[in-house]
Amino acid sequence: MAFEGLTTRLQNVFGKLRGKGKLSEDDVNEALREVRLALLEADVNFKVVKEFIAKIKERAVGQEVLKSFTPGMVVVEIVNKELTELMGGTQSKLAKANKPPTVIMMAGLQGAGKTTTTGKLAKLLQKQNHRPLLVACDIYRPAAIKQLQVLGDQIKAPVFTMGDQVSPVEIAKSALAHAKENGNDYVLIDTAGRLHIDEQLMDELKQIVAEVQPHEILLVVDAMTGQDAVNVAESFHKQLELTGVVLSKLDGDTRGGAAISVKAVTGCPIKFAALGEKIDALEPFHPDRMASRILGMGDMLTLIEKARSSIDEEKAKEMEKKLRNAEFTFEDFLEQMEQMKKLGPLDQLLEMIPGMNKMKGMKDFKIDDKKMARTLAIVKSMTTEEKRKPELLNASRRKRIALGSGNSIQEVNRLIKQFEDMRKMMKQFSGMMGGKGGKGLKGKLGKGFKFPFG
Ligand SMILES: Nc1nc2c(ncn2[C@@H]2O[C@H](COP(=O)(O)OP(=O)(O)OP(=O)(O)O)[C@@H](O)[C@H]2O)c(=O)[nH]1
Repeated sequence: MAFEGLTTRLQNVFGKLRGKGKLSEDDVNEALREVRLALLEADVNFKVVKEFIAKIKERAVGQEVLKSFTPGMVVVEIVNKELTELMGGTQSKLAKANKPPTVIMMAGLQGAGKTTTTGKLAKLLQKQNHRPLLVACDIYRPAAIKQLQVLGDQIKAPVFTMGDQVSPVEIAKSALAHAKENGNDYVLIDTAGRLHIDEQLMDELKQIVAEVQPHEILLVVDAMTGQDAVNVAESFHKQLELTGVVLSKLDGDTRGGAAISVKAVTGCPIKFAALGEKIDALEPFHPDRMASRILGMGDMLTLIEKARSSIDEEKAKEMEKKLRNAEFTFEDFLEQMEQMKKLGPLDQLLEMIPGMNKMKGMKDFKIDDKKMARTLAIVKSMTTEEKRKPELLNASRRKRIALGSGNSIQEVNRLIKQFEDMRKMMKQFSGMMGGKGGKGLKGKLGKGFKFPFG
């Protein structure tokens, strides 16, 4: 998949960050030096890299590393946010004509994937119950008209052609009339590609624009060409005022640079990304999803988000102390259960932590959400004293609790056993978290990471 090189490099950078308290300038500088190299290697425009790094630095230095976080997590979060912004922030949707049809002109250099993308876009629109008309305005490449017709047949979309003896402007104009008559609500104009940007090509495109006033002018650029794609986009944008860019061949061996720099350099949003040759391999471009894909840390980001929204720092500190002193009680257990409920299913959460699912004993430590309510009923039937001192729970007390909570004694016994196991497990966790570096969880998450609920 694309971005692999970039992803690996970034992950290495963030894994190296250490320390607690506030992020120091030295730490941040060191990490950012690597991020900078990773981005340059991925063929991101150097000016974009420079500004990006400056922004991250401004955000990161002095940031508090909260108890449940590692420095790496803090930086990942900032980088992710800025990367999303860099690529346009929010998803840019296609413009829509007040009065149909919506006219979309497709432009691009030869071989960029323009004709293929036109077919893919038509397919995407069909899926949304639209009735696109494909228009063959590339009269210079003999096979271009045929190629569009084949694509049209494949998706059962009408293709408007007037052969190769009529001017593209004339064809576009007639196509519009045809669409109005036939109830096509989108008109996709496939224009001619050239090997290089030349005046003649631009003039022709400008004439089509003047004649049919497209609502969208989309430029298809080949993501594999990296900065060249960005330069092409810049030249086209200057002449044609593009409304959006489509990145093709993002599935290939791209280094990702184009996806990152296009918006920053041209000011023009990426609206779609093509990820393969197949007709349905076109997706709306989501800057946030792309950012987390580039970082390769989607799960980690979800975890950070959840931790941010539901973990009470003070409580986490208190719990940690109790765990260390083996003072964890059923009262705390209840409280932790409440916290967990806010976070979502426990096993799902554990799966998000790298290395966690591979840990010994983890398989037996699954909590069934449905059983949770019964478990809570047992704990709630205990007296305050029993909750605080589980060792008081002798046979007669267990019997009373079973009756009070509507469970069998076996179930009460099982829970108490589970509780003891959990206590042991959590002690183990806290040992691992504070222990020496390099192994398992700690190696993955960094020194400062604390298990969110223990
Ligand atoms: N892997 C991959 N290949 C693609 C993608 N999009 C297009 N291609 C391939 O790129 C080649 C060129 O695509 P075309 O659509 O013919 O290119 P074009 O820009 O229309 O070319 P001209 O009509 O000559 O201007 C074809 O072999 C496509 O199958 C993509 O997203 N991924």
